[in-house]
Amino acid sequence: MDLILKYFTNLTEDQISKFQQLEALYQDWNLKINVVSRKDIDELYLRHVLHSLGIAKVVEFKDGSKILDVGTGGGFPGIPLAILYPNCSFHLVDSIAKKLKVVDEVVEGLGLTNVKTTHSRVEEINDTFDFIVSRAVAIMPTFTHWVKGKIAKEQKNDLKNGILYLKGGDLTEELQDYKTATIYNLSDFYSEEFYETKKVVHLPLKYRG
Ligand SMILES: C[S@@+](CC[C@H](N)C(=O)[O-])C[C@H]1O[C@@H](n2cnc3c(N)ncnc32)[C@H](O)[C@@H]1O
Repeated sequence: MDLILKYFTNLTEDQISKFQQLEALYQDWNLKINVVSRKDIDELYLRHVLHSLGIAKVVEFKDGSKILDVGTGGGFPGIPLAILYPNCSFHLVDSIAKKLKVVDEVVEGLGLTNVKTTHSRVEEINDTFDFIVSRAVAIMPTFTHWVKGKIAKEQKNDLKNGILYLKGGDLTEELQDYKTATIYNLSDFYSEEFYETKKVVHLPLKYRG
């Protein structure tokens, strides 16, 4: 938890309390339904919470922004971002029901009112968003295909509407056809070794009305 306070210094009491509660909620629910590996649960804040919040180091979502988290699994990056941005709305989607059960329990346990969850493949979601966030779900060509038509027309944030994807390693090949993509190194923001190779990829996408 100290890690979160180290990198996010303006949190309210309510946000601090919610981030603190994550540990017990995930420990409890992960015993019943395994969505996070045992090793990772011991390092929940380093590997999941702080990683998810890496997106907030790249763009500060304006109030009223709508964000879709594709393949949220146990709620990452959606839940930490929803705590950080209580005035933005988050739609967390996953095609596996038991994972969303954990997400729903965590959302209820925290009393988060800005999170909606849907059990479906993302292709079935019929809505538009300022940003589509994700981690560890699909390679970029597949992902862009899935989310086509889900980007809002009006830009209200400093970054253009589009995808914000948490990725690792060498992305040269995967992103060679995406000339408009910008890669942000999380090691520029976080000093922990875990972040040496971690990145946020921003890919602006056009509204297709
Ligand atoms: C490796 S997990 C990553 C979970 C989470 N994003 C994280 O980083 O901890 C990938 C998740 O994507 C989901 N998924 C894969 N394809 C999907 C699709 N087309 N629509 C919705 N969810 C999908 C899977 O069910 C799985 O929960």
